Amino acid sequence: MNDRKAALKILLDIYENKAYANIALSKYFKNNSLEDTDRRFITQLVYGTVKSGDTLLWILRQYIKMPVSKVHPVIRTILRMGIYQLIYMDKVPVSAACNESVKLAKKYGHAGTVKFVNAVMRSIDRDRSRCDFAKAGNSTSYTALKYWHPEWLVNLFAAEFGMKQTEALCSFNNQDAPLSLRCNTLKTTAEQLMEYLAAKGTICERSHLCADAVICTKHPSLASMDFLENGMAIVQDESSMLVAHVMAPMPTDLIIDVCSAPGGKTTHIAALMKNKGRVIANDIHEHKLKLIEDNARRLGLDNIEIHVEDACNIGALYSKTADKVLADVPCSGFGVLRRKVDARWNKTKDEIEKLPQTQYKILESAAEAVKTGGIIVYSTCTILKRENGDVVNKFLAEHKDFKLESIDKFLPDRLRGRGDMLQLLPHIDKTDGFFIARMRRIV
Ligand SMILES: C[S@@+](CC[C@H](N)C(=O)[O-])C[C@H]1O[C@@H](n2cnc3c(N)ncnc32)[C@H](O)[C@@H]1O
Repeated sequence: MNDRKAALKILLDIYENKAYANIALSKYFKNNSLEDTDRRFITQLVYGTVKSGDTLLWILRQYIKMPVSKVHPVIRTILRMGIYQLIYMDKVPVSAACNESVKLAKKYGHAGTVKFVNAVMRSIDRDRSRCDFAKAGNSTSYTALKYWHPEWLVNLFAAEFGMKQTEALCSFNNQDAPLSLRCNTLKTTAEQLMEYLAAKGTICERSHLCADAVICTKHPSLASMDFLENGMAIVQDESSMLVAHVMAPMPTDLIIDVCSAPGGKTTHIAALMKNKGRVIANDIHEHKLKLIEDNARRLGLDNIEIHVEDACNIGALYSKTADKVLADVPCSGFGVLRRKVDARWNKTKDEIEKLPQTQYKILESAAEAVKTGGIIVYSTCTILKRENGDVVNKFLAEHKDFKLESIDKFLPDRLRGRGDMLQLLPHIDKTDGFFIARMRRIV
């Protein structure tokens, strides 16, 4: 199958079957053995088309009379892909973007749809002035179209960061994220992992944020390397690795991770405990527990016990027993939009409204499990104050038996002195957006 046909198949799985983009892509790659160049092209085309979402549909609307919803889903997807190549993929010649879209229409449509695809693609190429986003109206619509975000999200970011920063943030969200690996210090060192990766043709460097992290800017297919399977490393963003360091786990600790799947932070904590002590990895979703189990097995960890429970019950179950508790709560995930290409289009305003309440309930219950003198760490991969500082401040106001502690001593120099709670912002820190706060039970 040629690359564009493959991309079409994957995109239809995403649009029509509501598959997650990363899962649809991995499923295709698993079932089809491809050269690295083909994998890269397909990934770029699929991820780019998904990320630019409604902007492509807006462009399409400027060139057709019928409503976009009335275009047959396969033809609509061929056009989305075609427009993405035409407008955003500099390396794809115009002729290839147009001709290949027409070829796909011939394969999956009929004479009428072939003519339609040909006419739309050629007229976009001939008259680009119709795609001028300034025509869309106000500055929010313009920013949303230019930087491929839903308008409600641009409004939300603008209210929090102002429009200038929102543009920088949205632009950063469209960049490709490098592969970030956490070296499994129980099996190897970051230096040895770097040597291994370099020998496989990977371009990588040590992270500036975390000693265990290796950042790969270019790499062959992960399936062609065995370092994940043999437990030398795990895929995890460098900012997320800071959480386990802020927990400062000791080999004698009892630690509860109340929202732990797929186990990135749990396994990091367990490794920092040198595979000693006791880590209780809890999650509400039973089907996700296997992910924690697989990660722990690959990394050679046997100090982790896996439990399924609503985090809101953890306080009652383990009242004042844990040395440290991690509440890495479910969140809007707006710090990781560059990695989750479909997230910005799949989330709804309503669904994120209710998050702070849930997060507060989980934090309150998780804190109940901390023994006197013990620690609770609250973290999210989002950048909204209402899910981060506001939740922690409300908790501190209502629980005088907990005190916020500075986390500076656990952080690299460049992140120190920002106040007691750490908020990493993607467009400023050039990492995933992350929030971390550490509190101690004083009575
Ligand atoms: C941000 S993710 C955790 C990521 C994980 N800590 C890691 O580093 O790999 C949040 C997790 O919370 C779980 N979750 C959501 N609501 C929950 C609840 N009420 N109780 C326990 N877990 C919950 C989700 O299944 C999800 O796996």
